This record gives sequence, C-alpha cells and structure tokens, in this order.
Amino acid sequence: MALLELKDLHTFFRTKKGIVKAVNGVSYSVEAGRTLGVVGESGSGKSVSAMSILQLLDGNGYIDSGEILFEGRDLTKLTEKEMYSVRGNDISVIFQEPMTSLNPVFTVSRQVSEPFIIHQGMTKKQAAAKVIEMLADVKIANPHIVAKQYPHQLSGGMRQRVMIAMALACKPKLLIADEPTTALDVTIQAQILKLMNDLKEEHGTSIIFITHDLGVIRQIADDVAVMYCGQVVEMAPAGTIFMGAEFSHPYTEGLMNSIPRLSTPTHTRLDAIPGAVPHPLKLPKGCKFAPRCKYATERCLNEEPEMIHVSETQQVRCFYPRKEDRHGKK
Ligand SMILES: Nc1ncnc2c1ncn2[C@@H]1O[C@H](COP(=O)(O)OP(=O)(O)OP(=O)(O)O)[C@@H](O)[C@H]1O
Repeated sequence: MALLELKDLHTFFRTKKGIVKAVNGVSYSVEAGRTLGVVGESGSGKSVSAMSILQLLDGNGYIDSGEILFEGRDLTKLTEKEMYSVRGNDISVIFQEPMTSLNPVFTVSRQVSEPFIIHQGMTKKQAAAKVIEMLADVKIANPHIVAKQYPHQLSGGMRQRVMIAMALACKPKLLIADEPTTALDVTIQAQILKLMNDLKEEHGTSIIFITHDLGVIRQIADDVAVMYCGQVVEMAPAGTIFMGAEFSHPYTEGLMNSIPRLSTPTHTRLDAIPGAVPHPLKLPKGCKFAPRCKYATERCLNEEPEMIHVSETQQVRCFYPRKEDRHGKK
C-alpha cells in the first residue's frame, strides 16, 4: 500500500474574478521510503496540491473534492485538531526560503528544540541536547556554536540544513520539500540533495520533492509526477522518464529537451517549449496542453484525455502516448 495517495483532488480558490481551479483532478501516490519528484512550470499546481495534503491553504482556498489517503486514512475528513497532530508527527514541510520560516529573534537551538518540547514533552535541557544531535545529523560542522547563533548569522545552505533538522525532528514518515534548493548555488544545492538522500536511506522517510528543474529531479527522485495546468500529465519511475522510454507525454518530452546537456555547445539555444501556460481562469476546452503541443490534432483541441496506463508503472494523459505514433501529426 502506498504511504500517501491523492485521488482526483480538486483544490480551488475564490477570487474576485471567479473560481481559480488550481488543482484539477490530481492523482499521485508516494510509496514508503521513496522520493516522488513533482515537476512542472510555475503555476501548474505543484505547491497547492502539496499544501492541500497538510491543509495549509490560503484563506480563500478550499479542497472541493477528492481524497488524500495517508496510511489509508482520508486526511480531508480530519478535524483541525487531528490535522495539527498529523503536521507535528507524521508529515513535515520545508520551503524554498528558510528566512521566512525561521524566526529572526530566536537562536537556532530555541527554534529546533520547540517541536521536541511541544510534541514530545521533553524538558528544555533534554531538548537542547537533542538539538545538538540533530544539527550533527544534518552535517553541520560545529553544532554547539551554530545552536547559539541567530538565523541571519548563517549562510543560505546552513539555514536550509537547520530547516531540514527541524522538519525531521519528530521523525516524520513523509517530508514535503517545496523547491528547497532553488535559492542555493549549485554546489550547496548538490550537498543538500545528497543530505536529503542520505536521510531518506537512514530513516526510511518518504519525500515529495517539488521543483521546476528536471536536473534536480534526476538527482533525487525515484518516481516522477509531471504536472501541467493543475493536473498530472505523466507519472512514472524516474528511470523511465530519463531513459527515453517508448511512451511519454509531449509536455514531458518538451521539458526533457529543455535540459542543457554536456554535449550542447554553449551558444546553442535550448529547445524550450513555445507558448505559455494558460491562465487558470481561461483553461482550454480539450487537452490543456494542446494549444502548445506540436502534435495536437482536432481531437486534442476538443476532447480531454484521461490518464491511461501504458505499462504497469507508467501513466500518461495523452491520446497519442506512444512517441512513434506522433510523427505524422500536425
Ligand atoms: N490564494 C490564491 N488565490 C488565487 N489563486 C491562487 C492562490 N494561491 C495559488 N493560486 C493559483 O494556483 C495556481 C497554482 O499555483 P501553485 O503555487 O501550486 O503553482 P506551482 O506549480 O507550485 O508554481 P510555482 O513553482 O511558481 O510555485 C496558480 O495559478 C496560482 O496563481
């Protein structure tokens, strides 16, 4: 059984201009001890679907329908009190900019110790000792010194390590990481990805890793969900996505072609996907990707494809999922 399963999730926002259907029938699952990479352009609904899991939506947002099964229990049916316990004990989250999540007036020790005191009932002294252990766990070199420092005294990479330590404090079964390395330079990014991989191996934590960067997905994900316009358009093991499988969604193909390769001469223009993501209040009638798809037919413009299984482990939302069948199209 999957640790987490999203089933036909719809999450909407009330706005002055109408209902924004940010998440429009998302289904994906996260297996125990595996990392699911969720990838897609800005605005595709990656964050909103993840925040729906924790029910941390903006005030105008609500889950319209669907199920969020965590260990078989539907989180959409829980009370706020029960959800509070899920957030403290079972599912943690880390964001892109740790400065917005860390309190500037408290030391690292004070902040990291909080979950131990609140959720595990430790004394301040016990919690302080635990903090040193946790900082060492996330490979912070001088944990005793760092524990006494304030967030602004730390580098971006160090702050992200502190966030990871806080997120892992209660040994969650699932960690949601929303673009945690986007603000970091490439070397530090690689260190943080390695750290997350090591922690996953050691503790068996499942991870949902959200990013717009397929290069990052290649380094961290076991499974991949590709999102477009509030829907998952392809779901497959990372190996299948990156090995150039027989089947794929044209959007995944476009994303793959936009990754720089070592063999790409430095001045060659990358094959970015032409056009822009449609506005969520003006979604196209048929396949949401059809207006940008070089293979789209009349059918694609008028009918919406369902997600179909092309193999036991790969699903694609396209009328022409086999690459070979697409050559003759527009
Ligand atoms: N509070 C809100 N009110 C109205 N629309 C919202 C609100 N929050 C998010 N949205 C819309 O929901 C859609 C999905 O947003 P989401 O943040 O999930 O995208 P994303 O794929 O994570 O992109 P990014 O990488 O930029 O974070 C966007 O069109 C966004 O404008």
